[in-house]
Amino acid sequence: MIEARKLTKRYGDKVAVDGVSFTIPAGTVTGFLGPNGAGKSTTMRMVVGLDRPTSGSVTVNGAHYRHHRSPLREVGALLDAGAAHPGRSARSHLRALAASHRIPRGRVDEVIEMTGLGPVAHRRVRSFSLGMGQRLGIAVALLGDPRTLILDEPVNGLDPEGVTWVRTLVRQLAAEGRTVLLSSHLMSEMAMTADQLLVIGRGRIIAAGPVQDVIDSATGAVVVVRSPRVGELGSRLEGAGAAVERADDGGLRVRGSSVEAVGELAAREGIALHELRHQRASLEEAYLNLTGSAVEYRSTTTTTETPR
Ligand SMILES: Nc1ncnc2c1ncn2[C@@H]1O[C@H](COP(=O)(O)OP(=O)(O)OP(=O)(O)O)[C@@H](O)[C@H]1O
Repeated sequence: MIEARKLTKRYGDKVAVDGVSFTIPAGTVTGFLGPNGAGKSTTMRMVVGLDRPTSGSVTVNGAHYRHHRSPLREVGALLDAGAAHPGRSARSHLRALAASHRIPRGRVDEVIEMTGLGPVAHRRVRSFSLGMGQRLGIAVALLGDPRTLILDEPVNGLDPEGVTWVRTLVRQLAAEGRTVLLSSHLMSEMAMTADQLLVIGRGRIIAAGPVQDVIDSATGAVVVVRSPRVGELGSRLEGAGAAVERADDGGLRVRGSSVEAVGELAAREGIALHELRHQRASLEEAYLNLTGSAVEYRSTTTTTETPR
């Protein structure tokens, strides 16, 4: 479990993390989302004691990182995949880390196996591709068999097979009761991987909760309904306080109601329905709605502009 209370980090005048409080429970994968510069890496660095909070606090498994007697067994982190010495082989890098943290040598072979690094474990890190470097970073995070894992952009640079592997791995780690905090800019991947989300913008939490709840509250739940008596159904729904929009295909898009309420109203009125479903927005739409005003580094052209 990770608990942050009014966690704040300033760099000079810049407030990178601004009084955030959150709890990341064990047994879940929590996705950490936010635009570039929002404060994700800084928050993660404070969790593992690489940055000192200006004020507030953050604990892992009930204690501050620096107070844990065997920190690598409590929390494993992938924060900078390029952190290994370029002249060392992956295996010797892992062995050196294991020795300095009193982790048995056998664990090195286990994490090499788990991360698929076997065929390249003897090669110098200098010759590693981005994806191999990511796998080595994940192997380092797993070395102490920690109860909590913090992975900053673990799928960055991985091929589709690697992306699927990370998803399966983190799901398995959470199923074993571990705490997983994971950042990524790949929304579709995050939607498949995370149980819950923490969304940060300009150093502040702007949404938190189960993935579907965050999507619904950011986009508004929409019910799609089709009926041969669509006009009458629309007026009845409006009479019941819903906002109704006619879709291009002749159906209705209803906000401010639910699938159950629409179905029951139609039954009461004796109106036949040909379709009734909840239209789910994507995490990407929800994310863009949530962070629209929190983006610091925006390009000047957008793909949503209509050509004239
Ligand atoms: N060592 C530092 N000195 C000064 N400012 C810093 C330092 N580290 C981070 N910042 C600033 O703090 C803010 C938060 O940065 P951070 O790296 O935590 O964002 P992030 O959400 O991880 O972004 P990204 O998605 O681009 O990795 C940014 O404005 C950044 O420029």
